[in-house]
Amino acid sequence: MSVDEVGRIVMIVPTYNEADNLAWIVERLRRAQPGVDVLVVDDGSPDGTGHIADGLAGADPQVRVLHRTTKEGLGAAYLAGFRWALAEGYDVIGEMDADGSHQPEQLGRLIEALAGADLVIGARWVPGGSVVNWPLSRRLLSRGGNLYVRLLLGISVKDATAGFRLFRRHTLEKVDLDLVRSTGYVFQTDLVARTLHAGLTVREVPIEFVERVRGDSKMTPDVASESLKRITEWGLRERREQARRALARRRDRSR
Ligand SMILES: Nc1nc2c(ncn2[C@@H]2O[C@H](COP(=O)(O)OP(=O)(O)O[C@H]3O[C@H](CO)[C@@H](O)[C@H](O)[C@@H]3O)[C@@H](O)[C@H]2O)c(=O)[nH]1
Repeated sequence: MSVDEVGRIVMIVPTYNEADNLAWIVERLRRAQPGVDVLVVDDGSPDGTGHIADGLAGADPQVRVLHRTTKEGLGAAYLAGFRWALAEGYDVIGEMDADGSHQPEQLGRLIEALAGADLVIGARWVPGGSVVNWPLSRRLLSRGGNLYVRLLLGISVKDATAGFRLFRRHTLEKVDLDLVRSTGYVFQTDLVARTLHAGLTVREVPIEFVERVRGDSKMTPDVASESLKRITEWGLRERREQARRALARRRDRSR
């Protein structure tokens, strides 16, 4: 599928202290996919990222900026971006990091994969996918986290924590965004689980993820522990639900 076939696309780029990366990544994205719009969602970065975003938006009408006053996490920033993009009438709403980990030159692969998919994920942990320059500890955290997600939530998606993705508009409309409570990176897994629960199709395409060379990751122990806590809660709730359904079926049969 090409950009012309899928309709209007916007890539949401959340930023917190990405002054050294933002112009570089937005320019790459605009060059790689001239038909795709960009929304930067900045949480009042103290390093002036918001001013840089305003400069980019002033020079290019296809770049827009949403300024938020406080840092409330990746999930909260994306929720604000999704609501803006839905109100603006976009057909496809995407996610991408600002630090160059997600390569705009690979976005075309995700757009092509929208044929027959409601959510496309640029995945690291599928055949053909890769990660460049991550230490072993971060690889283990990501692979272990994804394994935990698959086991607890009973889903087959291999890279549910990945943040390079495209949602079709109807997917975000069907997933009730008002019910989403995840604020940190677990938001990514939350949205995959909700998409599958809604009976929609998730497709993974391999990407090469490159660790940032400028600035710092915003991954903290709090972000990791929110992920662990929420995935465990959802997994246990799902198990209880399955047990309740099995009991109800047994009762029905014995009547
Ligand atoms: N607005 C806003 N942006 C944020 C916040 N926290 C992080 N970001 C932005 O979100 C992007 C990703 O943050 P990083 O801190 O660079 O993430 P990473 O460690 O490389 O993250 C990897 O793991 C995440 C969780 O699985 C993935 O979501 C991400 O795609 C990537 O694979 C960056 O553009 C960063 O500025 C926040 O509270 N507010």
